[in-house]
Amino acid sequence: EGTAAVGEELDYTITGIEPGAGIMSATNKALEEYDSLKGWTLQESSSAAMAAALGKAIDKEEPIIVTGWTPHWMFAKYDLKYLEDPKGVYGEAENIETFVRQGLKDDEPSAYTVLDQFHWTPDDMGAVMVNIQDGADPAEAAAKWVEENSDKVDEWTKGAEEVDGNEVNLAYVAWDSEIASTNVVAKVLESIGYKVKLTQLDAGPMFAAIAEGDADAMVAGWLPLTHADYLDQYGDKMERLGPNLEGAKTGLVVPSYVEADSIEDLQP
Ligand SMILES: C[SH](C)CC(=O)O
Repeated sequence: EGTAAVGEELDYTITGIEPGAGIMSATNKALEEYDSLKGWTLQESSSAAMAAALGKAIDKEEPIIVTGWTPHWMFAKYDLKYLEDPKGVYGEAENIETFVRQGLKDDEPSAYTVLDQFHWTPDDMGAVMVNIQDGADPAEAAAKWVEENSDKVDEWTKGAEEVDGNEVNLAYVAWDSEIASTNVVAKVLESIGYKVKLTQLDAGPMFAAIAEGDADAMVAGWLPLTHADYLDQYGDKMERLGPNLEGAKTGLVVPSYVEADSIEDLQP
């Protein structure tokens, strides 16, 4: 059907994720900036609910528009495309960055060393995510990847002294990408003797927890665009260790059978 029908069939609704996610504020900006999205609404839900809605629509070959990102297992599982974003609301390539609480370097130098050296590729992250999506427990999928990639893990732990049960608290948001990365970092810290606690939070509370020292580290900072507001708000109270993954991306994603190719092809 024509792109006009897409909006009608979707009741002019974009399927989103958790309200605090940066991609949600980017999409609210898109709703304002694109005439083709006049009158459209963004449905708040969760990453898991968005993925379930995507799968259901694809099973019935129905149209759907979701707030999507790369790396994500959905691109391995389904034939999807990003809608072009001529106004650049979603920015260009994003990095996922590591942040630690101030003082961690003195308190836990070994954990700091690992977190500072942690760096992997979208394919590495994708392998863990797909394993989890295929039913593996996140900690198991992480342990398997760590075992199979000791060369990379050795680079991350180089120079980090073993510890004896020291505790580290990693904050994260239940985005599929960060469930994978946080569990891998936890396994690597455990391999040098740390007792690791994982604390699941929404995006804002995750940044706040690091800034206030309630959590030690997170590997979930999407920048330069997606989490720019959180960086403005909390950046001076955290230590920014830089990218742990490059070549990430966010935007509006549709099954390839949806006729629209650009956000501007949609109709109000
Ligand atoms: C993994 S999502 C693109 C991150 C966010 O939108 O805050």
